Amino acid sequence: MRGSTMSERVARVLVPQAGKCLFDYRVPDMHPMYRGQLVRVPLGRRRVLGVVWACDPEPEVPPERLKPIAEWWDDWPPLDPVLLDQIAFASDYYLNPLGEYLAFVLPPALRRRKRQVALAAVTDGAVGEHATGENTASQRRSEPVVTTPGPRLTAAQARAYAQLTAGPTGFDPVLLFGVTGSGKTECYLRLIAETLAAGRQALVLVPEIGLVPQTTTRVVARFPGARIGVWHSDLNARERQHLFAALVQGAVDCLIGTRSAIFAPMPRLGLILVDEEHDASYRQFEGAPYSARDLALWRGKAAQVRVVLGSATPSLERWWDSERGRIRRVTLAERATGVPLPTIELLPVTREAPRTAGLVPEAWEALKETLARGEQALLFLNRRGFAPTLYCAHCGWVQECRRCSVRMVYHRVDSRMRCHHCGWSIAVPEVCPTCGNGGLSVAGQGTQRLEAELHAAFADHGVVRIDRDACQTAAAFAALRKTVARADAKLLIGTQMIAKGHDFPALSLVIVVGADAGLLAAETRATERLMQQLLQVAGRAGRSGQPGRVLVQTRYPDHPFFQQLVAHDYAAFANTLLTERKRLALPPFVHQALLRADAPRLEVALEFLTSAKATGEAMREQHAHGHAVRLLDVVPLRIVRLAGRERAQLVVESPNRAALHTFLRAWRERLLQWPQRQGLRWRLEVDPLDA
Ligand SMILES: Nc1ncnc2c1ncn2[C@@H]1O[C@H](COP(=O)(O)OP(=O)(O)OP(=O)(O)O)[C@@H](O)[C@H]1O
Ligand SMILES: [Zn+2]
Repeated sequence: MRGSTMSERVARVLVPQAGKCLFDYRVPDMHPMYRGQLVRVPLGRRRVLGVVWACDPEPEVPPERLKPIAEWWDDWPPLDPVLLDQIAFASDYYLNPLGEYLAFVLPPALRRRKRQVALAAVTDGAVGEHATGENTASQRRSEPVVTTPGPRLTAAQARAYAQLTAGPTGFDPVLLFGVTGSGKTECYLRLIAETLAAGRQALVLVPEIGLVPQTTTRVVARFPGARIGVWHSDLNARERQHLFAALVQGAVDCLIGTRSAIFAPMPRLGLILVDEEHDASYRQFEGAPYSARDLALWRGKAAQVRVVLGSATPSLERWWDSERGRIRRVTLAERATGVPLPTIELLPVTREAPRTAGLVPEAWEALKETLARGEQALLFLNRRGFAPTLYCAHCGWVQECRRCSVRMVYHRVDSRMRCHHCGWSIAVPEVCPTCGNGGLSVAGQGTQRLEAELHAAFADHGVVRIDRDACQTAAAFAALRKTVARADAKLLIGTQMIAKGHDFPALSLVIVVGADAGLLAAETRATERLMQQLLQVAGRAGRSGQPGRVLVQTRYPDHPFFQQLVAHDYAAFANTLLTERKRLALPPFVHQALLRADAPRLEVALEFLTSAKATGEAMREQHAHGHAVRLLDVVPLRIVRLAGRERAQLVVESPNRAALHTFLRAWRERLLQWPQRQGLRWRLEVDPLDA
């Protein structure tokens, strides 16, 4: 302790807000004070909930001029130190204010409530939405967790499980590379069992809210009576607050959640599982940016626990880490049910080929046969709406978004044109606004059109469409998923929403209606994403019973990409891609950051970026490791206008992560000091996905 008398103690408190978020307060005589303690403090005219970030820091003003802490939440345990360090790390790494990461931790409702009320709420036993009826007030459970027996592990699973647990104690990052349907979940359940038996907590991350129920059901069935928490964006205020209170007290044995669950207090953390680790949903770009998958690795290291990243199609970054021995790789090469992986066949599509509802005759026949056998079929089309283009055949006018440089999509369900980028919508125009022609035409195919066309032929089989328009809430999705799992609906039409992670036993045929757009896209990660998507959707077929069949319609059947797809050879694909990335010095062989700017007019954004680049170049010269950093050209984004703002960017990269970060920090400080320009906004993005 610094300072001469007890009465001069100071607490530096972190509050959950953007901008300045650390403030000093006077601490009364002899009051016990710990890092991580919850406190309510006066801030302007408000009183806000925060955490003690540092005890007795060098105060910026004399302690006697500081305000006292308003309310001590002494009956609450402090937040766990690893979580506090994680907040500090995220803020430092993603170059974003600390307080915004604390906002992920503290439920908004709790910030407004009195501490007694809030804590009392915990003792009624609900944890998230899956109340197990247990009293959650006790930290550690006194009784051991009951585990119901699971299926006997297959030989491959047993081998994988032995490898998974053979690593060192403490931090042990493992990539579980298991083909779709290989029974990775069974391995997770065994790992969770072990963790719970040791009296520790397991954190299970899934990429999407839609996957939470399936995972939760399996965990609850395996560990009846265990305190299972569920964390996602659809929890109501009360549920979030209960869950948080339970978590702070260590009264949750296993937490299942989407990406922000990585910010859950887990004082007895013993295991982190990241399912479908390649999934882009683990990244957040809006607001405070982070990658839940990368933070999972960071937290695992800080907490000294095992981290298992599971996927049939790992991200190239993690694949590369496993290739060079940075993380261990455990492989599951066969399906757990003994059914072979589905065969993938390519169906060439030409402009002239006859098609029914967008399907070539072979696909149409296969669909008919599958449904006639009473099995399920899934048509994968990653484009929602009815048709992506509305145009005038007379003058060539095309309906574009007024605010974005993209076409609007025709939605027949409610007869509107929608922008899939900014959400703006208008009624479908009856005549062409330029030439007055009355018969506007549509081109292209979206899920609604496919649904309408197939409904005519297969209405008796139950046709369901599963995309963001059809299920706007988690509950709506859960209900649809149940219908599908029970096989009440036989013909499914879906976007990537249905492609990943789900286990639908009756599904035997998958038709990829169109995937070529992804192959031609310009983004670095487009092919990687497409392969992941196609192998994932293919993986839904034939998971039990008969082997599945996957038909992929494409204009480019000879493309090497499709050859690797047909062979189910993700390892070969990943290695080919790595060789190419290495040659082109692209991630993971270089670390990148992005300076993005937008303004009502493109010139303003370009001008800002050009001077930022000049400043950066000059700083590079002065900098010790500056030579390791490279600033690329200032370029407008492919979709220049978004929601009325025009956008451009500048990539900064380096093979050396530390050099890049040192540069970014200094550069950012300089940019922050620049005068505000009219209507300009900018942000630095570390590890961008689509540079
Ligand atoms: N040891 C086992 N014996 C029998 N069936 C098993 C076994 N392990 C898993 N299964 C079954 O195999 C199917 C696929 O398992 P699971 O859903 O865990 O696969 P996965 O590897 O997670 O697949 P994906 O990557 O596609 O999500 C499930 O229906 C599951 O019940
Ligand atoms: Zn728009």
